[in-house]
Amino acid sequence: MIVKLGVPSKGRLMEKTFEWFAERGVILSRTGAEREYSGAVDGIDGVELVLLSASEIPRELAAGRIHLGVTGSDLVRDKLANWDSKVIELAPMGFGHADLIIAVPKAWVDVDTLDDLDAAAAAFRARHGFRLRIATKYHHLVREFLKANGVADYQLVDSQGATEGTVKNLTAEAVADITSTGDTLRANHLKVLSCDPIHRSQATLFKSRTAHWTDETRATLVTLKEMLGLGD
Ligand SMILES: Nc1ncnc2c1ncn2[C@@H]1O[C@H](COP(=O)(O)OP(=O)(O)OP(=O)(O)O)[C@@H](O)[C@H]1O
Ligand SMILES: O=P(O)(O)OC[C@H]1O[C@H](OP(=O)(O)OP(=O)(O)O)[C@H](O)[C@@H]1O
Repeated sequence: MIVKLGVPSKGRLMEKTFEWFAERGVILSRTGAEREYSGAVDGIDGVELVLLSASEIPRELAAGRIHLGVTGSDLVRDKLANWDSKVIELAPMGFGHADLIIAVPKAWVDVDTLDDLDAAAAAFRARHGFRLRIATKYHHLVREFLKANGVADYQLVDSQGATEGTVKNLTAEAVADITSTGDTLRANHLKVLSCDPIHRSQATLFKSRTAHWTDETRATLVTLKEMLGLGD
């Protein structure tokens, strides 16, 4: 049996993940043709690299199809109900930092807090006859957060990309999305509500609680954790 390690298949997350493992003696690489999603692992026996979309890694971990996986902590929390019953956080990796925040148009000078948003949402519904729309791909995290903070008069609209553009395009009044430099928000004339972020995300190494662990894969995991400097 082999330990299957799921890693983002492209972009910054893949490169930084490869660097993070290489600094610890585990050499991950993409093999084959440029667009072929196959990989190799050197420096340790019994580990197979599985290249996947970052947003699919939570589901693959929960289904037990991979033993270990690297993805953003935001994606695990949003995509898995009761995420900590399905996966264990082995290591925050110190890159891929981004905050999940709520932002409204800069021109809304009276809206700075969640209470203001709640009041604005009630006024919006009274005036327009439908609920204020918040565009996001983080449906679960945003719903839970707004419920916990007593904001009810809104509706979520799904946006799988270019979320900050939805306000200008008049398909939403507010957004809930991740930000790192803040450039995209500024460029789209949006401001972040003055409360703690819904979640502070970073790339994290997760272990599946549901994957099948044999004596052999458990022994490989012990060796791997030693190399990665992770205690028990
Ligand atoms: N600008 C950013 N700065 C830092 N981290 C980011 C940024 N944008 C996204 N992330 C993080 O990267 C992860 C998502 O990565 P990515 O967009 O590659 O995944 P994906 O949605 O699976 O992509 P695709 O579906 O196109 O393969 C999330 O955990 C997110 O928090
Ligand atoms: O604060 P910033 O540094 O500007 O980064 C934030 C942007 O990065 C992410 O988008 P991404 O580039 O992943 O594209 P997407 O819109 O297709 O999700 C996120 O959705 C924001 O749009």
